[in-house]
Amino acid sequence: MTDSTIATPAAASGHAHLSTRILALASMGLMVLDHELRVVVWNQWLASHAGLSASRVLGRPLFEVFPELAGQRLEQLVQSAMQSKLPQRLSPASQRAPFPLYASGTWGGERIEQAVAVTPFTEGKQHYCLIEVADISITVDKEKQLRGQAEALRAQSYVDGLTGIANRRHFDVALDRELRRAQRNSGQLSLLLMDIDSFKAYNDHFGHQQGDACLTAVAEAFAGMLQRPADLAARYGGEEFAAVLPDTSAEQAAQHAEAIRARVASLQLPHAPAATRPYVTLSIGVASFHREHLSDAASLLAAADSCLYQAKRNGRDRVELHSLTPAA
Ligand SMILES: Nc1nc2c(ncn2[C@@H]2O[C@H](COP(=O)(O)OP(=O)(O)OP(=O)(O)O)[C@@H](O)[C@H]2O)c(=O)[nH]1
Repeated sequence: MTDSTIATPAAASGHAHLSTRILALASMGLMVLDHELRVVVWNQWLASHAGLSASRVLGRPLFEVFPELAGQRLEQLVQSAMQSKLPQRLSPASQRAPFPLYASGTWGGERIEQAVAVTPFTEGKQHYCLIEVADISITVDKEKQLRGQAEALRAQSYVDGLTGIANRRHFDVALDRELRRAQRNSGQLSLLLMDIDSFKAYNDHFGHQQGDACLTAVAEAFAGMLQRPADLAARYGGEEFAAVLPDTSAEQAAQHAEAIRARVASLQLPHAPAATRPYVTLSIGVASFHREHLSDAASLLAAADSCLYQAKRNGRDRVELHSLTPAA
């Protein structure tokens, strides 16, 4: 404890020594300004975190001690507290580190993040203002860490654990978002649903583990075919994949689908003897947004699914495009 940390009006009670001791022990910054904004109390915590002893600060106007604060939000708050006689707070969101305060012994490093409370009060006939400065660096760091973790979790919850492409949840969100956009704008949006042919036979022949490796290779090849940033390649479930293609007409989508089909076939991943082709292939159903007939996710998915089924029935390793004119 140092007596120089405090310059109080004459002690009013027999416990004045306690106040002095408390000021010296407090693990936060405590200062008092008089009505001319001169520093009349400057506690030990402030001395050690600002690198300014009480003897260099007491009796001087705060905004002369810290010229960088003049005209800033803190000065406005102090003035407003003194005038309105109402407490004020400087939110860390508006200014994270107003005072040049540093962890003890690290001046010149990064400033301590601060929460500042300004409380006006009257003692006798004199007006004063208490300024409390709390070090919230740890809380801010924890918040940053938690935000980072939340971000990572959110990202993970949108990624398929096996293949690394978007998962079904991500697909649902993207399809909804793009459907709303299509409703508002160009009205062009296509959907591809694709399924690895005879995949049960693949698993039965090569085993589930190699089945997983096959799914990953197909997902990588398929996702690599989508070039536009707004396109989304997703694992729809099991051995099914899906693509959301914004601003893409039915014809363009059919071309994309054909290119994807050809790309996967070109990998020449050996298939099981019981499969219809010697290599792993995809069947693909294509459906496109139509303002009157296919305007919501359920109908678009049902249309793409029925095309996929059609592709399977027509021999697999092919693309079928949804047509709005029913066959005669
Ligand atoms: N290895 C592996 N297999 C999966 C996974 N998800 C689904 N499958 C398998 O994929 C196979 C899908 O089989 P079916 O739905 O009968 O279809 P298919 O054999 O591909 O036949 P078609 O679709 O008619 O060409 C099943 O054997 C599932 O067990 C997975 O994550 N890993």
